[in-house]
Amino acid sequence: MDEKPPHIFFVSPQLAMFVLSIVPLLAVVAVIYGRYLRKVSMLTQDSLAAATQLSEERIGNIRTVRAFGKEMLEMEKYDGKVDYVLDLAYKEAFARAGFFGLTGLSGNLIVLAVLYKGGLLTGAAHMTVGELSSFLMYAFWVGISIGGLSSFYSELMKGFGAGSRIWELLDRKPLMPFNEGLVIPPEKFRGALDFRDVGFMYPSRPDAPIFQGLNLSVPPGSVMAVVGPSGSGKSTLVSLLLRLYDPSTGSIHIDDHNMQNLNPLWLRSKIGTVSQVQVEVCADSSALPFLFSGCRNQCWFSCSISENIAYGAEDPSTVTQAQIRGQKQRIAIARALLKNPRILLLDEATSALDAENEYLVQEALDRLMEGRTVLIIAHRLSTIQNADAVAVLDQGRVVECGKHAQLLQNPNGLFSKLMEKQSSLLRSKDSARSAP
Ligand SMILES: Nc1ncnc2c1ncn2[C@@H]1O[C@H](COP(=O)(O)OP(=O)(O)OP(=O)(O)O)[C@@H](O)[C@H]1O
Repeated sequence: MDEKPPHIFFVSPQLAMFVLSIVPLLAVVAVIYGRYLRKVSMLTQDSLAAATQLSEERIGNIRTVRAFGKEMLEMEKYDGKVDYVLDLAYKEAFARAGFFGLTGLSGNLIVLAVLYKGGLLTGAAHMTVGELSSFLMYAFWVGISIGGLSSFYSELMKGFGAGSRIWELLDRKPLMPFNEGLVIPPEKFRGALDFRDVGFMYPSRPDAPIFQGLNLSVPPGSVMAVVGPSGSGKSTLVSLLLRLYDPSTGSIHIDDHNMQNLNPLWLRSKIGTVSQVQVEVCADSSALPFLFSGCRNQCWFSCSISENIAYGAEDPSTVTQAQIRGQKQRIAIARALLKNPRILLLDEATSALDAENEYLVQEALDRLMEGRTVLIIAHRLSTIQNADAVAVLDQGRVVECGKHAQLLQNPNGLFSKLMEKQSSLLRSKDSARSAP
């Protein structure tokens, strides 16, 4: 027999309507609850992220925190952030408890109401005891389904709330392409650099322009030394050439091609960088204890190199940081040499190495620079003297540009002043060294 079981409405339409009258009310509550849970879940993710960011930053910079005696303040700040996350977790727990309590209560009320109303209907002979029993079974299953549905709905809303940040990130369009654009054929690639009326401000500080109408040409195969007061934007020039940022106005041309039309991945493969800041920062953090695993990981390459360099010594404990730094620098240069880039961006160290290491590093650098277009943030007088041209940066533009000797002819120029300042600094260092 292919007989379908009787529908809940066929058993007793009157009782079915009575039982299902609870559904619209539950639906309204579910919508309000769902919205609330979504909001709380989103807030929880945000505040958790803020707490993690705070702890990462402060632990990463524990030396600064310690140096300023701000441990208690930072701990209070972190406590505040974690307490807020806890508050949100309480709110979520209360909302869940309320919702599940309500759905559970409605299920039980439905069964009780069916027993009461069904008893009345049975007593008035409108319904048989068998019909009431089967109706109770149906009502029971409806109750269980509502329970399951509310639990699923609850998790779904929580997921929507937490996922909205991820979707926001997934939907973000990169400001610059990753691996698209023009590639200059190797036989045509010469490596000429040309900044044309470049204006730039960092996205995080749109009110502080770094460059305004900056013009600078570096012919292919020549060495351009860039000097300027601290904060004049020397490192920013390097960031722009690596296309970590795009100019806000004007353009940068490489062999007469606007850089924005070139494939950034290809371009970076043609640019070698030797940054001494990186080497020094890592040399410093290699002295940190193992406890700061994140910091050690960041500098894993340099740390393991420094350990390896020291390992070669007869007594590694006698190896000084200055010796390691001279060797590390040469490894960085060797790496750039193997890349064989057409364009080379160098950031010279401000701290002086000892004479022997300075000679070795300079020799390796000279070899590296041969036949390439070089932009060097120069601090050593020898580099400035040997460069084909020197560009002096100040107030967001190139204020002087020419050969070293040529620039020195203007005693009131910024270059002459910078050189005078540097030589008086060197003189005072020398006299401090020779003092008993
Ligand atoms: N990522 C960044 N976001 C916002 N501002 C920045 C950023 N990097 C640098 N700056 C600011 O841009 C200005 C120029 O910095 P830059 O490092 O290019 O100067 P610099 O001439 O290389 O300085 P120094 O000789 O001290 O290294 C500074 O005021 C600096 O605070």
